[in-house]
Amino acid sequence: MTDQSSVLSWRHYLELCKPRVVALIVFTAIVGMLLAVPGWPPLGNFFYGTLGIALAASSAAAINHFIDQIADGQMARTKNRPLPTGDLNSQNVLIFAGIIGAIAMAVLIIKVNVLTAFLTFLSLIGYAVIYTVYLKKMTPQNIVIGGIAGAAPPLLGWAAITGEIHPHALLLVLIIFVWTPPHFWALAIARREEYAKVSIPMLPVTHGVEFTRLQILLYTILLLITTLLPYLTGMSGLIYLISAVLLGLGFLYYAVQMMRKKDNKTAMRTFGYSIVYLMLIFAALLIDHYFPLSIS
Ligand code: HEM
Ligand SMILES: CC(C)=CCC/C(C)=C/CC/C(C)=C/COP(=O)(O)OP(=O)(O)O
Repeated sequence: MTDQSSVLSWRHYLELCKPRVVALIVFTAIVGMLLAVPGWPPLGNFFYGTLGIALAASSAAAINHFIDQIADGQMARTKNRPLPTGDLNSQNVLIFAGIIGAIAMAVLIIKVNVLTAFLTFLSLIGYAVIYTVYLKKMTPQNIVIGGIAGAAPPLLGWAAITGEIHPHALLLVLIIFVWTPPHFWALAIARREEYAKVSIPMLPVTHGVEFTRLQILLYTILLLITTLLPYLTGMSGLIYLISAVLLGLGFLYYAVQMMRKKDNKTAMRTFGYSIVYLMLIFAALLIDHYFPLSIS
């Protein structure tokens, strides 16, 4: 193999890992770790926990590429992925996913704790097998149920530091769980024809675009209410509350715009905002944790 082709092949393996999605997933896990204790968490658990969760999520993403390769090859958004293009073959992808998945489990079991390894394994199976193999092809509620796996990382992070399942960590999971439908359905509206072409029963395909827009609006309202819970339970303070309300109103603005302007551009803008939203609301949790606003 020439130097150039091996560099290119690394790019393909990186693409298998859905690096931008995994980056945000890992960020939410890190926030879970940092919120779990006052001050700084133990460095070993922090480092190996992050590594294990990142590798497990990457392994799940690679398995998703393997299972979905035929459908991916038929949709414009995904047809240039390394399996449909033939840049990587199925066997190598499976070996890669197996190796990084096994390293993830070993790191979590040996260097972190068994609870985190177990929950991470459940998330991996939840996304790579239960969502990708079954739910995605079976029901328009696919991403709602499958969203549990994508929402788990703050809990994984928290467990990596404390070895326990804390109600506050479950609140963070709930926020991502409620965020997932508006995040994904906004994109699914813009891409509905492609999903219909490959018979994947996403909500805009099975129940129409109008109904999906309404669901996005309702989930966005629910999200705004859910994000008040960290403040109301005393987990977070005013900086978080103000951020959550402003960011939530921003999301609501996009959801309302989608009810008014029925074009794909507005839907894709909402999708883009959903990503910025999640990043910022988790950043706000962090800022609030380390620099709480005290009003005397
Ligand atoms: C079942 C749950 C989820 C579904 C069905 C879903 C679906 C998608 C899809 C189809 C895309 C692709 C957009 C593209 O091709 O550019 C995407 C992008 C993205 N998702 Fe999600 N997502 C889910 C959960 C999550 C979670 C939990 C996170 C992070 C915490 C996340 C973060 C992102 C990010 C950062 C992108 C942009 C990636 C890029 O720019 O390439 N998603 N999502
Ligand atoms: C911690 C751990 C192991 C978590 C795994 C969770 C994980 C990697 C979630 C990713 C969510 C996601 C991008 C779903 C889209 O899949 P899709 O198949 O609907 O989208 P696609 O068409 O872009 O492939």
